[in-house]
Amino acid sequence: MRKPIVAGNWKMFKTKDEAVQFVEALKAITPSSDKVDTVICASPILLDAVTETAKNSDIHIGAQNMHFEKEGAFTGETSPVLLQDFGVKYVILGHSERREYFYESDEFIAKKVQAAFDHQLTPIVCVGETLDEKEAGETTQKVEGQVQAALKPLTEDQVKQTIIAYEPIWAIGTGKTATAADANEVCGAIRAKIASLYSTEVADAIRIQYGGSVKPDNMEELMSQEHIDGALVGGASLQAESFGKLLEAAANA
Ligand SMILES: O=C[C@H](O)COP(=O)(O)O
Repeated sequence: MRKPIVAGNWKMFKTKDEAVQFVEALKAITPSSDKVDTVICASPILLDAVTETAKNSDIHIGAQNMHFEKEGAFTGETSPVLLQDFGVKYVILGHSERREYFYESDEFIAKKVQAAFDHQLTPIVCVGETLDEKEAGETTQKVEGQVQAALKPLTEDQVKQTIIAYEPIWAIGTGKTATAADANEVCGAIRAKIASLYSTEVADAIRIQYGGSVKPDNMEELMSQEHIDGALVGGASLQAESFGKLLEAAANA
């Protein structure tokens, strides 16, 4: 039985005061970490405030990106060393917005995935197809390729600990959700690919989230699917109340 994991990706939203108020409010309604892993992924400049506010709670803090180098002349970047130093536990890597707007390649993302493990950070690796790729019947091929490339540097034990987030790009922030059955089919294909690359044991252990217009009214159905182990949430993670409902649905799944 895989424990669900629900991560909020705040993207480039929230001031420091708003972030602290959110975490204070969420602390009061976060389900026990026995039932669900709760993660908030904030902008790097908010990480100090949110890790401090989330101390002694069941909320884990994540970053939305990082560089793979420990330090160096990389203006504007955030190192894994710094994330670790701030008490960050998770890092989203390869989000489609990073792949599209910042030209991140599969190879570049794989280096970050390895660097995450080198610094005791759990990577949440995003994969997903565009609408054109979906319509051309290329979804499985696309996500399997992204998964294989991202996991390539890892040991089997590290693969087991990795979180994969399947996020069809056409469903992100659009209000269009993949049907629960379609999302489950793609997550199942990802799991089958991992079984073929590693073993059934690894495939059974790895947690796969769905992301793309997840809301309190579709969460229960998504969580009832065999291969969906949680969600990566954008818009509905911005209010503690709606995010709390998603956590509750995951905890009761
Ligand atoms: O990382 C989260 C995803 O991009 C989903 O965003 P959304 O829930 O606003 O569609």
